[in-house]
Amino acid sequence: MNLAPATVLQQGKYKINATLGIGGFGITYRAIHTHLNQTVVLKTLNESLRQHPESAQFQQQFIAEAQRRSRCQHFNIVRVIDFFEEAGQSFIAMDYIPGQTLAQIVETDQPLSEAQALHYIRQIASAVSTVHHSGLLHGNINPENIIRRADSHVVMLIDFGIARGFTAGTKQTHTNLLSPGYAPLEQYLYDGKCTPATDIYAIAATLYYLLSGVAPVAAPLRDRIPLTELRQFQPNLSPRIERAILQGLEIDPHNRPQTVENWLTMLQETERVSVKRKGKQSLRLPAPPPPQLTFLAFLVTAAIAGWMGFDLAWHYNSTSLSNRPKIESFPSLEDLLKSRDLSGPMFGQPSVESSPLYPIELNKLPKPSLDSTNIPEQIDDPSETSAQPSESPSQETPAPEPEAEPEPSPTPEPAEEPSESPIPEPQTEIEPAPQPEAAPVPEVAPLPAEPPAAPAPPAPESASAETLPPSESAPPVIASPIERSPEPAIPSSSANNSDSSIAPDSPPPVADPTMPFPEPATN
Ligand SMILES: Nc1ncnc2c1ncn2[C@@H]1O[C@H](COP(=O)(O)OP(=O)(O)OP(=O)(O)O)[C@@H](O)[C@H]1O
Repeated sequence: MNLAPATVLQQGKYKINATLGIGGFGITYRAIHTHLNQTVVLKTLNESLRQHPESAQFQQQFIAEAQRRSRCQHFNIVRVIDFFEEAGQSFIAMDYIPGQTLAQIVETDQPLSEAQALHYIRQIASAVSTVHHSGLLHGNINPENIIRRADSHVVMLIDFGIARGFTAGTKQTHTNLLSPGYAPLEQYLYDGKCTPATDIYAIAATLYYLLSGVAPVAAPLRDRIPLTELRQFQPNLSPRIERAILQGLEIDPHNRPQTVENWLTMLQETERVSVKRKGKQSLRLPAPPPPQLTFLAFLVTAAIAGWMGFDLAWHYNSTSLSNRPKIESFPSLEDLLKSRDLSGPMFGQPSVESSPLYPIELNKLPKPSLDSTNIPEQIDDPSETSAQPSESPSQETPAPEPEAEPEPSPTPEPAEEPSESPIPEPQTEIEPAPQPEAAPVPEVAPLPAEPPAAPAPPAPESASAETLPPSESAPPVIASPIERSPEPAIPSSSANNSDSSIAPDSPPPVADPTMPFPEPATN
């Protein structure tokens, strides 16, 4: 008999909210964990199994299932948080997962894209792998037993109704619990031996459904009714994905991949190929600029560098000539230079802006001496320092070797605060500049440019927000082919588990939390 809403269990610890479903194995309730004020799911054997002559055996299986399920901890497997017996019934309490089943999503939104379907199926495959590594078979994987969490792209395997051990090769006995289209032939046979390949069939069938919107033909009928080609639903489907699905859907279990890892590898190979293809395409995209453009860029850069040097020279001369009457007309640089004593270095302290002048104007001049006794007049001329107190001292302090310059400067030394100054120290850029003869224009032009970036580390073969990280016991995970980057990110694992905080944390996430898909509808 069904428990009515508001029924309390465990002395008020749980309060039934609603019946979520009655299946061939159990009844599922939504309830409130009153102590924690958390929504949970309670599952118990259904009435028919409780009245069954072998009900004691079913009860034992149910308890064993609860114990096994609690061993299967995985980010994409719903957590079992409690087990109790009341009024002769056994109950499993688990996290409530708000969201929609994949069946509901496909029914309302049509088949999924290849990338999206793969993203979901990889999470499930990883979860099933953990089930297998725990010595269990799931036995009932299908789109109705997978819930996509609301507001995320995380999918959860919820139903373990007929999960069982497979160590000795489980024999299927309850064909009424099967999901047509997702159950392989061995599950229909009374003495059919179930192995991990049984679940692989169901995973491949689920992927087939996600991509097509229809379940594969039920296994017992496939000798008469062929599978509809997936390309009819997805014309651009990767051939290898199709191959992986068909291989997983082989009628003879020996012809399927024997482990989830093997099947995942087939998908991964597909992704590697598609990543390589995309990589080749993207390599073609940034074609080198045409020679005219390069020349134009050189001209512009040279003009900017020349202007900067000219501007600096103008500043320099206007400071040193501050006693002269105001210049009416714009003097040429040549005039300015002629009017100055050029025996000393042109600039007190080399800077990015000063260097372009060397090859232009100083080629004919004696090489500037680095001797500190040859310091030009600016520093000795009090009128200059007082006349332009706000000028940057870096241009007025004659320090041929700035690294060794102990003179205090009102401007913080860049070297002392490297983290605050994204611009590299000019000294390192300028050091070769005091050799004017060896500084042809083309070498000076790049100075205004940004410092050379550190060499980027080699990109991983399947770099992406889409990479499926490994779980503790999960198989090698695979990279995602999804590359639509500007999409919303999936919440982190901790955030995803925030709706249930009763049991300890689940293992680390295996799903990439930065999946770029359109935001799913909130339930
Ligand atoms: N942890 C959960 N969080 C949210 N909804 C759930 C959860 N578990 C099951 N449901 C929902 O409850 C309903 C019944 O699900 P469930 O798969 O447990 O039972 P069933 O398939 O009806 O029966 P059986 O277990 O015998 O196959 C479904 O709509 C399912 O989406």
